[in-house]
Amino acid sequence: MGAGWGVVVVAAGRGTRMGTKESKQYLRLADKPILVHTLELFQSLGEVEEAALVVGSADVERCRQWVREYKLTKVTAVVEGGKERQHSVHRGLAALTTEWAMVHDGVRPLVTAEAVRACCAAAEKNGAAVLAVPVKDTIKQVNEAGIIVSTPDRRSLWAIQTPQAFRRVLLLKALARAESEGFVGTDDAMAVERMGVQVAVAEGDYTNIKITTPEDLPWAEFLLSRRRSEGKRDDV
Ligand SMILES: Nc1ccn([C@@H]2O[C@H](COP(=O)(O)OP(=O)(O)OP(=O)(O)O)[C@@H](O)[C@H]2O)c(=O)n1
Ligand SMILES: C[C@](O)(CO)[C@H](O)COP(=O)(O)O
Repeated sequence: MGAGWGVVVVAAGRGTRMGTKESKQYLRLADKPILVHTLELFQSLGEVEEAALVVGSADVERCRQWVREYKLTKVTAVVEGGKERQHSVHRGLAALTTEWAMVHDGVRPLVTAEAVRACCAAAEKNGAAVLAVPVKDTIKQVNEAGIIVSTPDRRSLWAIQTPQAFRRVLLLKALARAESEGFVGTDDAMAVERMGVQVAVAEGDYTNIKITTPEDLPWAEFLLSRRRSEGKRDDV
């Protein structure tokens, strides 16, 4: 991974599946908000020059305050998100100036420097790359009546994570086209894939969880305390 990277950290979701009054990115994980853990990892990477933080309109001011309080000097913009994740990504990307850009979920606080670097190195080689892990379960496609219709070969199935890394102009072009055509994807690579551009997969690790539902919180607490006891990630 060379220099010249920017990162969009998206944190403008409502966290409906978590079901808490406070949106999940603002809940505390050990001693800090989940979102701060995430931002601190990118702050600690020498290759990252700037970060755009995307949050809900009501949260812009408190996030600007955290940027100052936690000395997140690489956060150059705190911008309002959009209706869907993809719209939030687009707004954040427009605030960056770097040649290369990653997109990362604010609610994946346990991503490691090693995984980020693997993803970015794959993007520098291929133009676009995502972090992912091979699925461990057998996956079935099931119809609306609850009946199995197929069992895809597990060897070709990967669970997709973030960061997702791209030459910044490529992702900007892909998002602009997706929006003009009314397409909304659940990750960033989808917009690029539909332009016929190849996206590489870099193998990550299973601890880069997305905090989505209540049972993810104690798991994240455990993973963080294990890392700290091993002397890793004292930035978090
Ligand atoms: N309009 C949106 C929707 C999501 N996100 C962000 O995208 C990441 C991944 O989304 P997800 O886990 O689905 O978060 P939520 O949309 O908040 O959760 P839910 O779907 O349960 O409401 C989160 O960091 C979330 O804040 C965003 O920036 N803007
Ligand atoms: C981008 C992503 O993290 C890949 O797993 C994910 O798709 C975003 O959130 P959601 O759970 O699909 O809404």
